[in-house]
Amino acid sequence: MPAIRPTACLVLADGTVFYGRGFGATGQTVAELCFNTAMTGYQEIMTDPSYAGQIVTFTFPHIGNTGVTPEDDETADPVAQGMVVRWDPTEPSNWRAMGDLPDWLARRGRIGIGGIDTRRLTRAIRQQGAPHAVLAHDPAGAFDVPALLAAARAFPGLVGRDLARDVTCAQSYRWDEMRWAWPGGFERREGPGLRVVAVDYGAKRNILRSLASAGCDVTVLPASATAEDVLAHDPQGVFLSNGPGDPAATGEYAVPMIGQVLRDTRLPVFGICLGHQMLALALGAKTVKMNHGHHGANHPVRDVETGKVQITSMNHGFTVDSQTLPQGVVETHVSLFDGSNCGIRMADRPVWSVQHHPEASPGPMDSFHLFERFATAMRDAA
Ligand SMILES: NC(=O)CC[C@H](N)C(=O)O
Repeated sequence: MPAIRPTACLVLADGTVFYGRGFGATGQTVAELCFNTAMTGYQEIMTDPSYAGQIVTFTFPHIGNTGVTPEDDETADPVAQGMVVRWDPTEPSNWRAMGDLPDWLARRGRIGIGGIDTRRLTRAIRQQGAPHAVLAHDPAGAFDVPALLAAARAFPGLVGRDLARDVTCAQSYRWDEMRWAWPGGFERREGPGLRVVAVDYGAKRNILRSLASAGCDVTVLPASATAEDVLAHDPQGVFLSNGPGDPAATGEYAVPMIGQVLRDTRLPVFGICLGHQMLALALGAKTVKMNHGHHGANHPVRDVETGKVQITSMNHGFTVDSQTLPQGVVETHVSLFDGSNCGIRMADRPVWSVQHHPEASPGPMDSFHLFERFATAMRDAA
């Protein structure tokens, strides 16, 4: 019997090599390697712009079994660099499936590898701290491992990288689609709403939908928007989106904009994930790279002010150092996994942000009330 040749391999910068079966696009990609523990939502994860520059290892073994549907894309573009899974994707079995994962990945030019011992790999990621890695897929199984290792070692990493400029929108646009609801699907918001400018550092669609569902009339602006651009829309509130890369690097142009909005107006401001980190920077705090970050859909977060615990969706590799929060900025949420900061607010103004993802997609909806809180703050300020 001929030996089964591997058709894909994953080479970590420390020299560890994992062989498996390739699916999706062929070729090779280099990125930071992380793991996500969510049991559902692989399509939303792969299309979350915050994953630019990262390859995602899925710790849940059944990936691909519900296929793909355009409704679940968080953005039109391919974003995560590649995916690593335990079992090869099977034929999709779900009434919503419009296609299968390998074809969908191939169309987006993204590589998948199956047949990997994802427990061993996840331990390696935890021990090494989000390693740099190359993922290669070649149906002929010809791999030049020393060259792949050199490419992994040459990867500059995400520290100091502004990737928002790669994934933000080219031009401003209006958004009126609301969250998916049974039985109508995605309905459009009608009538006048609260005027919100959402700055797109790599926004997930479900964030924009959640704002619309909370009654907001949303105008999305590119990441490079200045305070003048933002205020030209006469907003009642400003939203700062999630996004990829290092908040300190993106903050080089975003933080002056946020600082000026805070200085020149009393508008409510709400930020999520990268938006949270950049609001913290604008208020004078610091951000740091985490060892392997938080990526999953069941992370417990305590609301310090109510004592309530919310189960949240998470996807971040940097964090706000709560020791650096200046006076007048209150820590509102903490991770019950490691005590890291998950939310802040200005003590005397409706300006706040969270590290986790209240829009879920995928994940639990426990924190959706934060969108409603933003809407209430805008109504109160009117
Ligand atoms: N989801 C996000 O917005 C991620 C923020 C940032 N890029 C981080 O990794 O921490």
